[in-house]
Amino acid sequence: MILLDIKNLTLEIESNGVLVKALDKASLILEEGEIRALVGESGSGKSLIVKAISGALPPQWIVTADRMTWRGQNLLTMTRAERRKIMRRDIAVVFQDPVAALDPSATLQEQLTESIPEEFVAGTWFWQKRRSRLDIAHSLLHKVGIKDTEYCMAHYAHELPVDICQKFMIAMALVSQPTVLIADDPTRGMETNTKRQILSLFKNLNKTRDLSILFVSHDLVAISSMADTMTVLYCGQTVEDGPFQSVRKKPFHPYTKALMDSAPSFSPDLQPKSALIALGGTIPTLQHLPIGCRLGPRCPRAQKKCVETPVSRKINQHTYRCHFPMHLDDKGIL
Ligand SMILES: Nc1ncnc2c1ncn2[C@@H]1O[C@H](COP(=O)(O)OP(=O)(O)OP(=O)(O)O)[C@@H](O)[C@H]1O
Repeated sequence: MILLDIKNLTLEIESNGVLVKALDKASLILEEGEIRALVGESGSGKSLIVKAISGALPPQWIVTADRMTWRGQNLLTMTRAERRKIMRRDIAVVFQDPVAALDPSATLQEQLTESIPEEFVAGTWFWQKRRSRLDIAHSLLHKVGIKDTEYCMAHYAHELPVDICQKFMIAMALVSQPTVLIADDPTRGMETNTKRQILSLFKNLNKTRDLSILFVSHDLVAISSMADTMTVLYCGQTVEDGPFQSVRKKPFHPYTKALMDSAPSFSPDLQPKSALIALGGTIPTLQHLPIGCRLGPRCPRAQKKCVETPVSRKINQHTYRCHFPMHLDDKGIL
């Protein structure tokens, strides 16, 4: 069953007095039980998609889409209260900087126990409810792999290591037993061992709680260890989408290929100390967006036609937007 369905999401924001499309027809689907990776280099608009889903965009920004639904309900036309209810119960978000996302003036115990919804709390009297909240909090922290739960809860976020804070954020996200977890670059800046622990925690949650996960990252190695499907974003445009192995083995879009080539562990034939293959140039700023396919000026396969925006084409479950795809013949046949 499709949980989140976003088709041709466009986000216009004002920059230096002119409206620019920070997202230009971005599309994404999240199905029940899957882990979908949303990838793209820094500034490609991944966090904007997360904010658009969670309804956290400034009201003056113009959001349009052919479709933007949660379990078939239109997210764009629902009231703020309806939207908040979905974000409180069904969709939880974990952000990239756990220390900044937590309240610096409250202990982790205060923050976690207060976020537990009333309907999960047992007991009639306040001391019974207090005990119940504490039991739930300890159990949640155990589930995310925090061993010394007393110690963790007695401290403030800035007093604890970043991996404990990130696990704590995941526990906070699980408090309402959501159906979907959106993790916005949750392992950014973490060292390898800590990153592995967080990633295996996501995998376990996906398996044991059937939690659907939208994993936002530019870390392809992390993604390859867990993603079922993958959506590739470049400069606000969705360029490719499909089952992870299919996209990895035969990327149709030159940007996806360049992204894969830039990760050494994705290039088994790469000789030690040889240069990594990378696209020239950098992602354009919002004030200097190219027309048509936004990869155009950096693309090794670009031709005149690329000044027209390519339409989305699909082969099996694999979608791409490119006039000159790789691995396909002139008629777009594999
Ligand atoms: N509040 C804002 N005001 C103006 N422009 C913004 C704002 N937030 C994001 N942008 C711009 O939108 C574009 C996409 O930003 P976004 O943060 O979604 O990228 P990202 O892919 O999540 O990058 P990263 O991986 O570094 O987090 C960037 O050009 C960014 O400068």
